[in-house]
Amino acid sequence: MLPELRVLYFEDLEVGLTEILMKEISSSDVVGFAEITGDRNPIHLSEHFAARTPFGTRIAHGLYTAGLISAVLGTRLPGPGAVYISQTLNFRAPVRIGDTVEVKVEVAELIPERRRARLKCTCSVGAEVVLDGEALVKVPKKEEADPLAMRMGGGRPA
Ligand SMILES: C/C=C/C(=O)SCCNC(=O)CCNC(=O)[C@H](O)C(C)(C)COP(=O)(O)OP(=O)(O)OC[C@H]1O[C@@H](n2cnc3c(N)ncnc32)[C@H](O)[C@@H]1OP(=O)(O)O
Repeated sequence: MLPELRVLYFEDLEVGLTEILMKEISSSDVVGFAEITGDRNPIHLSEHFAARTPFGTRIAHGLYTAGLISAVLGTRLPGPGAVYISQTLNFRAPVRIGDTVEVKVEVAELIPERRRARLKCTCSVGAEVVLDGEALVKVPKKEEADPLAMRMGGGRPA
């Protein structure tokens, strides 16, 4: 099930705030990612081909796993309205079909002058880190997101 959307404005953020998403990687996810991006590398799509690689079996596209970080940023922390500025990625180990990836995003630094948040991102399968990196996002302030509600006495949009 997809996580419920949650809006956090820049003022709601603090260093250490963390969100976790779990996702089991299915064959249809990988095939779907290949279709929408055009990346039909057989290491992702062909068991026959992948059997002859060091991984021995099909692996997920690295940017599909990275996309799960975007899902956390865009739906939960900070949530709707957050805009990606940059993302570093280190692919440390493969993700195989059937693996459950834990995606952890943690606020590492807040830059109030430019309403930027730097977030530490870690994807793991069991105890193994498969991907890590850092995201920089621009986060709306409450007054920008809903100026009318703010003038009427504050509070979040329904
Ligand atoms: C959760 C996921 C969401 C998404 O996936 S959203 C889709 C992906 N993201 C985007 O499409 C965003 C595209 N980029 C932009 O629209 C703009 O970019 C921003 C709104 C992110 C930033 O604009 P502003 O806040 O107005 O900053 P500035 O005043 O234009 O620039 C300030 C300094 O920052 C540098 N800069 C801006 N964006 C980037 C970037 N993405 N990467 C590297 N540097 C950037 C500029 O050059 C400049 O620098 P200097 O002060 O030296 O002139």
